[in-house]
Amino acid sequence: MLKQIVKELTVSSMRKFSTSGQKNFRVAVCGACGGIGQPLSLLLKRNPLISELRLYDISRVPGVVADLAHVDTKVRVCGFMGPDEICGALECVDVVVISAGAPRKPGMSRDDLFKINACTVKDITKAIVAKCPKALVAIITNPVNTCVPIAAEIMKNDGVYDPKRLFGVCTLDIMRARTFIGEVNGVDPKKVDISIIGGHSGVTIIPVLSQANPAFKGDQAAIEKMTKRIQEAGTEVVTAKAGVGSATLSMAYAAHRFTNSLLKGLKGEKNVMECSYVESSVTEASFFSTPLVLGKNGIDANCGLPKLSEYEKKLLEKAIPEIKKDVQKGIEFAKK
Ligand SMILES: NC(=O)c1ccc[n+]([C@@H]2O[C@H](COP(=O)([O-])OP(=O)(O)OC[C@H]3O[C@@H](n4cnc5c(N)ncnc54)[C@H](O)[C@@H]3O)[C@@H](O)[C@H]2O)c1
Ligand SMILES: O=C(O)C[C@H](O)C(=O)O
Repeated sequence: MLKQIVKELTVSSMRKFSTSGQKNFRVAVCGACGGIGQPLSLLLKRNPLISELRLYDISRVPGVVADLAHVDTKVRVCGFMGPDEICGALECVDVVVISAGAPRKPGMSRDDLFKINACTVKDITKAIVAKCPKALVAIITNPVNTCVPIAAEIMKNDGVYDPKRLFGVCTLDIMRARTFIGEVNGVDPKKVDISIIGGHSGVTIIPVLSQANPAFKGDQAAIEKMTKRIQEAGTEVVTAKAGVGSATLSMAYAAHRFTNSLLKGLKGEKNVMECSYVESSVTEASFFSTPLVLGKNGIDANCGLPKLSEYEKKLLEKAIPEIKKDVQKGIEFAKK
């Protein structure tokens, strides 16, 4: 019955908004009815680069689709619920955003989510391999440091892996850094330019404060305090939410920014840059986040490591063994 409703909404909305002739993109959100998925889907529904938005989840899809379909934009909204429908959700899409999976509770590390979320990422990646092997894939699900290598390994096993097309989303770390630096420096966060390198958990998050523009105002003690705040910002939200999840609204906003950058790259816009956790030969860790130039095939260029201060070099030394461990865990899981 629910599946019937989803299909009917899909077909009726397809009839309503024909976008033939328009060179816009199909985007799928996996985990679309969750805390991140819903606000992210709302933002994507308003994105003029998108022609069709496919919402996939294991529950609540009809309600979310019915709700979102009433937003007066041309983006078609189609719903798909449960494993039987995942292939329909992913058929011929240009970009897949994965936010499916459990969030942290107070006291948990991101790595504690591995047991629950690794299988989810594995199953979704298998469907991507089957239905949209050329799509750009953006993984939000934690632990990002491990989930991205899992997806890479599964794609490799099936002979469709293109390292230029697989991304771990770390944009929230950048957004937080811009916000916190904006507060300290007394400037509009939008005017703050900062790179964050490494990964997306604790000490693997390395804000390159030495190269922030405008320059970060503060002595070494302030730099260390700010670094720690950025590294622990996710936990700040988990603690404040007191057991009912982690960052959702700010993450949806960040994921929309990242998806929009992928779409701008696909569209051929020049100088589109984002930091993202991708396969990398920049350091000893085989996955690593650095600033990237995005283009029609995903990554156009990896800009490598920014200039680092002595303090940041020490942070890097600490982060690399952690990332290598996280990557190895993903590879071993995918091989099982
Ligand atoms: N990368 C980041 O910066 C970042 C930031 C915040 C949260 N996260 C992570 O994003 C994930 C989602 O967080 P949330 O707050 O939206 O969680 P949530 O529990 O609110 O939503 C998750 C959604 O995934 C769905 N889901 C579960 N298994 C699925 C499957 N096999 N196929 C399809 N859908 C499935 C659930 O039904 C639910 O709707 C978590 O792992 C969280 O840790 C990452
Ligand atoms: O902290 C979390 O568990 C969610 C996310 O990774 C975040 O940085 O907010």
